[in-house]
Amino acid sequence: MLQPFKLCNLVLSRSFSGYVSRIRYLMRLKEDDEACREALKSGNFLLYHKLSPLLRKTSSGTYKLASLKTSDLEQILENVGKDTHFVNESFLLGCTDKGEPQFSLEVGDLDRSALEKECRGMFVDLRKAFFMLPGPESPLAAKGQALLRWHQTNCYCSATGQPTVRNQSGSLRVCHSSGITYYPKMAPVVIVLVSDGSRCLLARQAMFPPGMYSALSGFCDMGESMEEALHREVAEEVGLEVENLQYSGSQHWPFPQSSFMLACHATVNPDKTKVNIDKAELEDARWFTYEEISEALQNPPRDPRRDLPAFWVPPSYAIANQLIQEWANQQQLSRKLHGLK
Ligand SMILES: NC(=O)C1=CN([C@@H]2O[C@H](COP(=O)(O)OP(=O)(O)OC[C@H]3O[C@@H](n4cnc5c(N)ncnc54)[C@H](OP(=O)(O)O)[C@@H]3O)[C@@H](O)[C@H]2O)C=CC1
Ligand SMILES: [Mg+2]
Repeated sequence: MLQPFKLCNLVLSRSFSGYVSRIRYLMRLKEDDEACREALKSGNFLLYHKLSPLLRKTSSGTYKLASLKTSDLEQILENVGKDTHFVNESFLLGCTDKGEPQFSLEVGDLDRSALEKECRGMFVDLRKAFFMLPGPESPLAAKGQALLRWHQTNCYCSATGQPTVRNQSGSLRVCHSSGITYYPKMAPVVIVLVSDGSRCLLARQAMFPPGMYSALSGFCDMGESMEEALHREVAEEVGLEVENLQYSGSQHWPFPQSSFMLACHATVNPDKTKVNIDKAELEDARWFTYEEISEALQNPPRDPRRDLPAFWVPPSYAIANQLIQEWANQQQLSRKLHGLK
């Protein structure tokens, strides 16, 4: 049985009027093509080259997403020989705290190095960009890429084979032949950190970078609840029965297509912890002690391609990391209560 939600304090504590007016503004831009075209004139644009976002180095040597104003973007397009009307092919992402609309634009048909020079930035593969960007910018970079990919792969109606047409904001595509409206989709995925009370269970797929172990995860089947999917995935992948499901949070995940990650904690009976791995899905799954987890959390790899530790966990932008962090905090607390280090 699912425990009560840690309800979204985040949403409730937001400045009500500012938040609501931004959301209402975005609603209007999604529904009203003319208003959205107008908003493009005062927009902030994230550029993607073949789905890699444009990053800029700051004066302090860190990186951030490059956000271009409309006039700057038009100038850059002119300089690389592209019509400024190309700006209209952007997709609405959201708006800043100041109420400025944000858009993403795919510029993969243009010369990459000429653009990088003009923009004083560089296009970086999204997985790598996640290691470089400050935490709050990663979800925006992911959303921009996910929306572009969805439009690129939904140009035709699956019923008629006819082209679909986007609205100005990019919140939907319509097939005028069948009348079907397509909305951007995410596949629901459950992710669960299983604990036996003193250890947690992590697994790795053969395609993971060497040494990385993560929480168990899997796509929900049609018709399943989150709880059913979670019980099934753990049974399928490691042959265990879980109980005491506790919701932790959710996350949009852009790889390889858009997933909606629903993250939970769960426990198993400490007398029934023997794992029986589905080798078709997982390369390995094993129980890790608090000490091993603490060490991994304190020493994350700086670059996913080099100097990888023998054991490490997904980086902080992944919800798996949040689950592992929460488990470690809870272990630390219970150790303190029991007078252990
Ligand atoms: N943010 C985070 O912290 C984490 C995110 N994830 C993400 O969760 C997702 C699911 O994890 P994973 O453990 O691999 O899933 P599963 O355990 O369900 O295993 C993947 C299997 O599902 C199939 N599949 C692929 N796409 C879908 C779909 N849309 N619906 C149903 N089945 C599908 C694959 O088939 P095929 O053989 O054809 O590819 C593959 O056999 C992945 O996208 C992964 O990147 C995972 C862990 C951590
Ligand atoms: Mg899985």
